[in-house]
Amino acid sequence: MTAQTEHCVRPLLAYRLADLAVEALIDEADLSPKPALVDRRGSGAHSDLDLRLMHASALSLWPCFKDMADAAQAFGVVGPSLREALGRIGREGEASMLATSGGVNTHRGAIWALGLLVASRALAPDDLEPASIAARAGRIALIDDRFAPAQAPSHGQQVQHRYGVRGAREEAQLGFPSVVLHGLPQLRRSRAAGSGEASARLDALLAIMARLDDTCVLWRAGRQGLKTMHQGAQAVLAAGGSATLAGRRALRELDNHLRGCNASPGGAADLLAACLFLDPLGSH
Ligand SMILES: CC(C)(COP(=O)(O)OP(=O)(O)OC[C@H]1O[C@@H](n2cnc3c(N)ncnc32)[C@H](O[C@H]2O[C@H](COP(=O)(O)OP(=O)(O)OP(=O)(O)O)[C@@H](O)[C@H]2O)[C@@H]1O)[C@@H](O)C(=O)NCCC(=O)NCCS
Ligand SMILES: Nc1ncnc2[nH]cnc12
Repeated sequence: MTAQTEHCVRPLLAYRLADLAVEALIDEADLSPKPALVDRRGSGAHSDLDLRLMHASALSLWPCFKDMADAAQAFGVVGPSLREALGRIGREGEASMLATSGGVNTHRGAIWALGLLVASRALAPDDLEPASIAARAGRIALIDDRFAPAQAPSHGQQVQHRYGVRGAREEAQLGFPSVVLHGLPQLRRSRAAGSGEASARLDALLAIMARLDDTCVLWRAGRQGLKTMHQGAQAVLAAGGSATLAGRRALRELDNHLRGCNASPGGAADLLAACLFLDPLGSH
């Protein structure tokens, strides 16, 4: 590539990755019927969120993802300078998300997960292998951000401490096992079995929910809520998945049970968006 073509192609990649990240968030929000989450039917277990707000929040994050891709291309390697730039851009992204949503935490976990994955893809544009993109994102997440401001413990940190579980930080540091080992393989299995695209995506969400220590669920509904989510998601998949009649019945039950205990699997929703971002079929 000549210096001149490189000059033209590099910004295009950042634009494209930001488009893909926002598209993944909008596709996740639109996917229906998701248990206890915001979707086309309504607000799920949330009183302060709706689909319009999820879309507005997703769109507000485009500059954040683009800046993250630009930073990754500018630094060119995994290291503290890139990690600290991503931390700064991520905090600015959170501020614009909160300004758009009127203070509601719509996509904090998604900024983290998709931000790392966008940066990882920008570092190696020819690498389209989800596991290797996720592993490189994990290496970025392992680096300390010296400029992270001291803050009161987050919801995630509080329940991690209380229940001895892993949260969003560790999921990333381990190379997104929920996405690479569970969500994406289920997406492919369901497609191969002839399920429609929406059912395959719902099944991917359920495969994540069946195992994830979702700190949103723990914060809102404790250990019992998490157990309800794990068992209910497994039951839908065991019944044949969301494309079958029995699976749909089990999904409706799970939706009712999670709403009943005010549990929202927001962390699993973010990781579904990460699956859609990494999915080779979606990332044409
Ligand atoms: C490392 C950070 C992700 C911070 O993590 P931490 O756990 O300390 O902070 P939380 O504020 O709790 O946010 C974590 C969010 O991650 C999602 N999540 C939960 N469990 C998991 C999991 N096991 N794996 C992956 N992801 C997970 C989840 O996000 C979704 O839920 C949000 C709503 O949650 P909450 O605020 O609790 O809202 P409610 O339950 O509605 O609260 P109430 O109404 O009841 O009060 C929603 O936003 C979804 O996105 C967790 O919330 C990272 O954010 C960080 O360090 N950032 C600093 C800047 C930085 O370095 N950025 C780098 C950019 S690459
Ligand atoms: N669809 C959704 N509903 C509620 N919280 C979410 N966090 C991320 N996606 C979400």
